[in-house]
Amino acid sequence: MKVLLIHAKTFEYEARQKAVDTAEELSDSNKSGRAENVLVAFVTVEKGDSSDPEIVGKATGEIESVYKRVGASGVVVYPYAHLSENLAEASEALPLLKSIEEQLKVRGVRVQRAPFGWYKRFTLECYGHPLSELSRTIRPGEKPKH
Ligand SMILES: C[C@@H](O)[C@H](N)C(=O)N[C@H]1[C@@H](O)[C@H](n2cnc3c(N)ncnc32)O[C@@H]1CO
Repeated sequence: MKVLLIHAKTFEYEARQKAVDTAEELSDSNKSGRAENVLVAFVTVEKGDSSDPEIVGKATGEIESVYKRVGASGVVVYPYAHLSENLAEASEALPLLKSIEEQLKVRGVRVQRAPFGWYKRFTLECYGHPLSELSRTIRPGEKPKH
């Protein structure tokens, strides 16, 4: 799993067009989103990630740790198919993305999750402070790397 973490002053997205036939159904709560002082987690799920029962806990831990360090008011979990050439299929990727969203909520983080399988318009204003652009690699059986 590859995660790009951007601390954004403003972030706004809108689903535009289905990219895959496994695209998830849109609802009023996920077809568009907007947040301020938010940590955007662009997440690429890789083949085999689900073989590690700790993968969601590790990913959630990394996101929560940065969220606290930068003092963000919330997190956007943004499915993103561009950070690895070893892409997991939707059947593996979507459940993990939903679990990360749920785990963050359990930890008291205000979370939005952008819809899976859609081309999306987005605007993002990165704060530009030293911790505002980070990335993590989370692999089965390994400690998270950055
Ligand atoms: C396209 C670009 O503008 C948009 N932002 C996009 O990336 N859309 C991706 C993800 O939402 C999702 N998706 C598919 N496979 C994966 C995966 N392994 N991990 C995460 N998301 C995935 O399916 C879409 C098409 O690949």
